[in-house]
Amino acid sequence: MREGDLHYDVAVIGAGPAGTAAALRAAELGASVVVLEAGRLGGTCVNTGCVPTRVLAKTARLIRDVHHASVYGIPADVSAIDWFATVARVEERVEKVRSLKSEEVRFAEAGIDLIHEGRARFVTESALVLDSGRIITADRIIICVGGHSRRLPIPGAALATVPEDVLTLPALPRRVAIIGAGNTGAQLATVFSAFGSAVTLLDLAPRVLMASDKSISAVVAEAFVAQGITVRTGIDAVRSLARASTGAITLTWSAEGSAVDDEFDVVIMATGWPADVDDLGLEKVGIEVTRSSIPVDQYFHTVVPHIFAVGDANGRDMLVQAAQFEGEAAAENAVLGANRRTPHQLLPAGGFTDPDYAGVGLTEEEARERDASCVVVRIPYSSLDRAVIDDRELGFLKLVADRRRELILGAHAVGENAVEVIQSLTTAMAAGVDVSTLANVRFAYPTYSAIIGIAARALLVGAN
Ligand SMILES: Cc1cc2nc3c(=O)[nH]c(=O)nc-3n(C[C@H](O)[C@H](O)[C@H](O)COP(=O)(O)OP(=O)(O)OC[C@H]3O[C@@H](n4cnc5c(N)ncnc54)[C@H](O)[C@@H]3O)c2cc1C
Ligand SMILES: NC(=O)c1ccc[n+]([C@@H]2O[C@H](COP(=O)([O-])OP(=O)(O)OC[C@H]3O[C@@H](n4cnc5c(N)ncnc54)[C@H](O)[C@@H]3O)[C@@H](O)[C@H]2O)c1
Repeated sequence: MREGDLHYDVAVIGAGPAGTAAALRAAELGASVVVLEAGRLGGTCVNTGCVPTRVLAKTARLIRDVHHASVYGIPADVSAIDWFATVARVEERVEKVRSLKSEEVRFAEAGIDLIHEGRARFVTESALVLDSGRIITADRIIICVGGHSRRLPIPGAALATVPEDVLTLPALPRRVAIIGAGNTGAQLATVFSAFGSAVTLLDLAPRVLMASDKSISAVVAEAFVAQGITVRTGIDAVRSLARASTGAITLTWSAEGSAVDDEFDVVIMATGWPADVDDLGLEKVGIEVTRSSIPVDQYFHTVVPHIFAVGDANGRDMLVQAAQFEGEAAAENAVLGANRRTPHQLLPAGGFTDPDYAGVGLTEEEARERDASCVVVRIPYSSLDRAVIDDRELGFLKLVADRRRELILGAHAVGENAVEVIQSLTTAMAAGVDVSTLANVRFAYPTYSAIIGIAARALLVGAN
């Protein structure tokens, strides 16, 4: 080894939620650990993903509430938002969360070396080179490089804005097209619509939020349309972007065999999230990228057994809660030779649209494919006192149970506080609580979580 080159038990590439969790767990288990981070600590989640998006969602909610305030006798008006003040607020909150997480301090306290010398690349199966030229060798390597937005390979794609760059827009767009109605696109549609932009949401998929239970997609799409968002799902293709003589962007797509074009001030591409592997040197170690991510087995091994890939990099459950779990599990598998794997059925996910949506476990479709006799109940928010009190009657909670009405197989909610409602159900599922026990739980009055008790009791009496 050259002077300055270093050797560790475990090298972690990337300090987002996956890398941070992996490094801390490996160090707890007694390994010598290095973290190699090319950018800002915290990764996508804190810097450009969940945290800024959530602040934007809060801003959108404030606007909606102000619009509704006169019903409560509060004369209020939102004429226009101050885009720069909004961006400044987002940045300020992001900084606050970053300082709360204080990865640097936690790494130092755990005896983990953090090296910020640019991007890491494989040179052999056990050696990485940094932009600085320093070589790091390790017995085990955990790839936690996350991903980035996918720009569609179409003419004029460079004119599009990607979600990570939304806060750099010079002004609030009057007309915005969002390509991709997954979690990212749907949340941005809600935000820009609340901010007063005219929003068009486009997707090849037949419905918004394809990963959610179908009934959730239907409610969210209907709400979008009611809010004035133009929803175009099931289109044939997005063809091109071009600069119009007006300075606007002409977006061309095709639907039902015909070409359609329209002008927008901003076009956002929220069309997927490939792993950040372009310059990782995977070809040097024989790892082939499949469907834009690093293939792993259920214990997060790549084809090279001592190299693991977790978080967004393996393309499985692209969520913070998954990244953290996988990071810890891979560290245990790497250091102890353990066989931990992800409990997919217990990973809740959701988003902050209007109304919010969330789910955990099997969708109704997935459960019926396994057993057509599974039992499903759907309780509308309009039957819940708290939702009526708050004037938030849109939405429902759906519970899916096995045919004996014992186990909850899946839970899906759309409506106020849907994510928190689903979190409570996830806790119950993780604890192995059966339906009859859940039906006997007392819920404080008046709460949104009370809908869980109503749904569990309905399951027992056999609605289907
Ligand atoms: C707009 C948006 C909103 C989101 N909202 C939510 C949400 O509300 N809830 C939720 O659960 N999930 C959300 N997500 C998803 C969530 O952000 C990711 O699942 C999570 O950040 C993945 O963590 P990770 O550690 O795998 O990757 P990342 O957080 O992307 O971290 C990867 C790190 O690796 C570093 N890196 C990359 N390559 C190299 C290299 N070669 N050398 C050194 N360092 C490198 C990067 O700089 C980065 O810091 C959102 C995503 C987006 C885009
Ligand atoms: N609240 C959250 O938990 C949250 C928020 C944002 C992102 N995320 C995660 O981050 C990851 C990336 O999310 P995302 O929404 O950016 O990507 P995604 O892959 O989930 O959705 C991309 C959407 O773009 C559509 N699409 C792809 N190519 C297209 C084309 N040529 N024309 C039109 N539409 C096209 C797809 O059909 C899909 O609906 C996901 O795994 C997501 O779960 C989570």
